[in-house]
Amino acid sequence: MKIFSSHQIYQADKSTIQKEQITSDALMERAATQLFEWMHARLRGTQVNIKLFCGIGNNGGDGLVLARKLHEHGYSIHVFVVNYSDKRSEDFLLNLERLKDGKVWPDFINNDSGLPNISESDIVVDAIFGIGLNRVPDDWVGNLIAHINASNAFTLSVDVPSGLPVDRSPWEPSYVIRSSYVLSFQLPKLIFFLPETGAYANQWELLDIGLDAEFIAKTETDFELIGRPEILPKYRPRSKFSHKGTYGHAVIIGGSYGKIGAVQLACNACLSVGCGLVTAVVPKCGYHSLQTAVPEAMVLTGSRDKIISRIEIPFSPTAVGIGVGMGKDEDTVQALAVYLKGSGAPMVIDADALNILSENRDLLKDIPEMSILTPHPKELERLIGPWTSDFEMLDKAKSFADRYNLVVVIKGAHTITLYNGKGYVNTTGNPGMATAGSGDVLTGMVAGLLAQGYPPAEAAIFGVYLHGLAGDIGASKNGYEALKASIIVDNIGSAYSELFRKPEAEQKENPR
Ligand SMILES: NC(=O)C1=CN([C@@H]2O[C@H](COP(=O)(O)OP(=O)(O)OC[C@H]3O[C@@H](n4cnc5c(N)ncnc54)[C@H](OP(=O)(O)O)[C@@H]3O)[C@@H](O)[C@H]2O)[C@@H](O)CC1
Ligand SMILES: [K+]
Repeated sequence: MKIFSSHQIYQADKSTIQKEQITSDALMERAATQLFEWMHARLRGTQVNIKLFCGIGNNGGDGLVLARKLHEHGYSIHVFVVNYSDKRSEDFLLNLERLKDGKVWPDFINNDSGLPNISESDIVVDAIFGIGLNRVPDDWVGNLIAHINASNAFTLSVDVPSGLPVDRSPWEPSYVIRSSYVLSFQLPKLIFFLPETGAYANQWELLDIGLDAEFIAKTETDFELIGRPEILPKYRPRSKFSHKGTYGHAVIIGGSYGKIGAVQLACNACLSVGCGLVTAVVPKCGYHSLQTAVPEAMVLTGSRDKIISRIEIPFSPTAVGIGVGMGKDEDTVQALAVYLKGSGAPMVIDADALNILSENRDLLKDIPEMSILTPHPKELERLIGPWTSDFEMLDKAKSFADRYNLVVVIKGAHTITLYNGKGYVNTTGNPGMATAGSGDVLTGMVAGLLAQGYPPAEAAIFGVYLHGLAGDIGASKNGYEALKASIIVDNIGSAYSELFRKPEAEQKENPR
């Protein structure tokens, strides 16, 4: 699903109005009807106090239409117009009149008004600012927002939490509504997925308001949300007349004394994702444990016992995963430097290999093009330097990926894969996956997909999705706390099955 910028949302709005030959207030009516139906389906006439805070633009207009409909259905409402500007939108004014026609008289809040009473048991509808916010709210508006937050009332935001700009980080965090729930119109907003801004919109849902489908389909966006519909076409089916050689030979390079488990996890993940053959390259101390723990894998060791000091592979691997548990010994740095120069295989670079690159920046130019880097935010910061906002982080990471022609996977609650100027935002995964070895599993999975011939960006996007899905299935059986990395590996098979599970309705109609 595409993630539009605010500019693109306005264009979609315009295109819909033109194509359907409707007025803009008809689209507002349609949008607010969806809001009303959502609330009505849940409240079913419950007599709770609903306090609607409406700005003077179209977000406020949505709030006014919602107020009218709630009133018509007998709900107990109180409407406040947050009068932050004289430039009221036409559709706001039109709906203000319609509301008054229905004998609802809003209270106007100005910069010299007191703060209204809000009790914890009220429902607040937040329709102060929508995607039109383009500067920091005035202090009195910000204070009203902070007052709403302090009330602890259930706060339902229309389209976006008020005070949260859609294309940058907030000017003043305390002037942003902390929504209990956001009902956003049709298209997901990037701010829902970034660590800095996602907290304001912990729970959200999209309401389909029938925006021009053709316009949406043809518009190129900088970001895309990756769900099942985007993943399924990327899957590469296995053919009946295949053999293990068909599915590649991956090499996992890593491990050091006390950290051989990382390689074990990566090898298991690599095999479970469908790779034909897997060889581990580890220091001598890892030989026996790996041969025992992963009998399917072959093991090569160098001359040193506790660290990797040379990487010599007597065949051409189809894909390489490098860095897990590897450490940063001076000899390991040398081994990596030599290996990077000589290797042409598609590569997943993780963990200590990333840290070595950050500390030896002259090696960056030797990374084979189209390699996949999988940093968590700290590793990313070491690579690209600090940032002051998530938006700046994305810009810097994109430039880095473009400069070296790489795929960069920024791990997090919503892992974002950057490639060729575009960001792919993952939707699977859960907090239980913030656990030791989870990243090693991802490295093994992506290397295994690369080895099977998935193009690098597809291997990254598909692998990240499947890893999250395996984690979700693992969490459904074990809970978040008990979810260990090996459980993620154990559920890779179920994750594949889940991908191809038919929706229930379809299953009933067509049981086979
Ligand atoms: N296609 C869709 O999805 C549909 C969208 N719809 C709805 O429209 C909403 C967008 O409405 P909107 O364009 O009128 O902007 P909104 O956010 O209400 O702000 C109002 C104005 O405030 C101003 N302003 C900005 N910052 C400010 C500040 N700090 N302090 C003071 N003033 C400030 C700024 O005007 P300016 O002063 O810059 O000229 C801005 O124009 C959208 O979120 C959704 O709810 C649906 O109705 C139908 C389908
Ligand atoms: K809002």
